[in-house]
Amino acid sequence: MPSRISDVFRAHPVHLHQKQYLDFNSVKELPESYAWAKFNNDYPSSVASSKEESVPVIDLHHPNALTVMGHACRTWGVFQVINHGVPEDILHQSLREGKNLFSLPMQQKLKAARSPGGISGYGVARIAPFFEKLMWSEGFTIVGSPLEHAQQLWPHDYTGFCDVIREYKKEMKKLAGRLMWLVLGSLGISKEDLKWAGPRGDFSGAAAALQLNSYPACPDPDRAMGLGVHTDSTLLTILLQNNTSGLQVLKEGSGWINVPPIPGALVINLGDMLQILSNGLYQSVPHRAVVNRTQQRLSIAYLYGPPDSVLISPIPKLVGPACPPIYRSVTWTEYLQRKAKYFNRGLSSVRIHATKNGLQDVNDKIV
Ligand SMILES: C=C1C[C@]23C[C@@]1(O)CC[C@H]2[C@@]12CCC[C@@](C)(C(=O)O1)[C@H]2[C@@H]3C(=O)O
Ligand SMILES: O=C(O)CCC(=O)C(=O)O
Ligand SMILES: [Fe+2]
Repeated sequence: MPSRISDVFRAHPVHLHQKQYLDFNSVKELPESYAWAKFNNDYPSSVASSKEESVPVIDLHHPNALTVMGHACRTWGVFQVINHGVPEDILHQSLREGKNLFSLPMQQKLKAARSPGGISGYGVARIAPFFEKLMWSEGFTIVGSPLEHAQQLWPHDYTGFCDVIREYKKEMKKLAGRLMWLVLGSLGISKEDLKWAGPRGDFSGAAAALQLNSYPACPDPDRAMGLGVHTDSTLLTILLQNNTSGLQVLKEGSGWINVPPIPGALVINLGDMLQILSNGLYQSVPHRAVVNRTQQRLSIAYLYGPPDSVLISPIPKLVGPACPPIYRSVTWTEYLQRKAKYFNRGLSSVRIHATKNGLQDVNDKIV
């Protein structure tokens, strides 16, 4: 069993064919291998009008932030935050660096290609092998220092990228710790209940990955898919999107809901590890990214998880005779390995009690 997230995929290498690295800009017609006939049989394909329902936007300075967040976590599993304290210029600079990276010639990007059993580098999403068709996107994953890959991409000019990424990660780590206490606080959990958050309660040992995503303009967007439906394996994910729509979340009873970009705002997704920690009270949110005909979309996901060695299980305060723990303990590295093997059945694979009503786990519905 690996002990660090950088090693989790050694046992599940993804061997991608050269053909899967498409130079999107040179394509005038959607290749059949990218044509998703229908996105998913099990899910409603229609997208709810934004007038009907929209993802909550939470002002972190508002005195009611904790209450509103509790409601958003219970009913949505996703929300946007404003007044979050991350300087806007860092958000802009990070998106600019992402844009520069994806604008490089394909030959150059492939110099920093993710190795089959590796975690960092340029490539298609890790979840690609679970879908029949290819996704209209490219990604760059950073775990630890980006230095080695940045040097491959820009041999004489890599420091700018590294500096911006370092600063961005620092800001995200600070914000993620703050958000964790708000989310946990809304469940009545305090610092004494979570020893692994460290003596200062600042989650100093937390692990994280940064995922830069690019969704190029697409000649046939209605038949293509940017990133297939999935939940994140994280505690929470902080997502920055440029000014182009594309992120959609699945809300029970409503269907797909667009998450429109709001200048300066960040999208927060609850992930599978939080579902385990909260004993299912808060559920990870299925989401996907769609594409459009005219504009490139960029997003940066900060995927935030517990320290590598910590066993995560339902918080004792949230379980009792009436609500026994429904998940066994698991480290993030083990969970990421399970996700690499079982994908959307990752959560059920660590479930220890049948659901009370015999229904499937929400994640089982995504096939
Ligand atoms: C820590 C991680 C979460 C992630 C797999 C990874 O090792 C690094 C990339 C992450 C990402 C980003 C895009 C969507 C996703 C499902 C994927 O394929 O790679 C997530 C993974 C995840 O949350 O399981
Ligand atoms: O680009 C997006 O909006 C979604 C990205 C995402 O889901 C991810 O990186 O995990
Ligand atoms: Fe995601």
